[in-house]
Amino acid sequence: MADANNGRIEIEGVTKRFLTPSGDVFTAIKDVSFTVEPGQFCAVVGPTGCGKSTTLGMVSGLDKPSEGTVKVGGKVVDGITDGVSFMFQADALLPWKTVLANVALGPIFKGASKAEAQARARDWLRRVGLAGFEDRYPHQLSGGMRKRVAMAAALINEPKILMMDEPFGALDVQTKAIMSNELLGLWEQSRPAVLFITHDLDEAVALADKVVVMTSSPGTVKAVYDIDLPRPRGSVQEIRFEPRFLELQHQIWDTLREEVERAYARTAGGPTEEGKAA
Ligand SMILES: Nc1ncnc2c1ncn2[C@@H]1O[C@H](COP(=O)(O)OP(=O)(O)OP(=O)(O)O)[C@@H](O)[C@H]1O
Repeated sequence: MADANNGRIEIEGVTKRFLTPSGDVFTAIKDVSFTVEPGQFCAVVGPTGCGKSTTLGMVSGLDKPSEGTVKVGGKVVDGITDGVSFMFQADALLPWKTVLANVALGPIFKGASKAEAQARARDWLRRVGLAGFEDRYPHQLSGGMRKRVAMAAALINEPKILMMDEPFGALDVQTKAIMSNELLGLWEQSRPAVLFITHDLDEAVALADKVVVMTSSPGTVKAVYDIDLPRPRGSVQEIRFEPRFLELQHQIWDTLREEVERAYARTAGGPTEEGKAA
């Protein structure tokens, strides 16, 4: 089994095809290659349907490439990868368990005693600003608070790799900014490699060391940008006014805009033959 040991993610020449319900072969991503170095924060942006989640699914081991390889920690991914934590747009919290029990689940699965797991969960809930909410159930929390619980549940496992698929996508703008700042603060303490999928270019530039821009369907890597904004980044709201941020944002948007327009034209104009494999 691949393990996240050194935290490097290598995606090499990956193509993924799906069989559609009508029996056609659909190419979701084509010849995608990029690397996330240990400790690096990599954001992937691209228009809707370009294959961002498909790419993440193959790094996590939930799905397999049709061609090419995905390596984690130098080993080809061939199943669920050890040492990886996830955060998705939808909360992956168990509604029938308390906040404390939800966060303690990871250590319990890994063999910790209940007492030890709960002590660590309390510590993580304190770190994400939820001390005093241990006995609540997920439905008794706000959306932002549920995200904090999910973040504690992801980070308590001390992952070498953190995979995030639009984790703050459903939040209002202010809560999203607060959660992004908290994520950066916690990430800077333990520095897992992060693969962060988002539609939001500002979010990508504010958070990441590297931004991968994908083309509209079939998804390919259009460009990769190094984000040389200094760390610690501080507040994501304030960094947006820095001249270097604006420069990078404009440069990347120039590349991305064309793809977003193409994806929009395709969906607005109904399905096309593009994306179908020969
Ligand atoms: N299991 C599947 N069977 C058939 N087609 C699929 C399957 N999974 C994904 N696709 C198609 O592959 C393409 C890429 O999907 P994916 O969810 O990876 O895109 P995305 O970039 O994450 O999109 P969004 O930004 O809207 O979330 C889409 O056209 C989708 O319909």
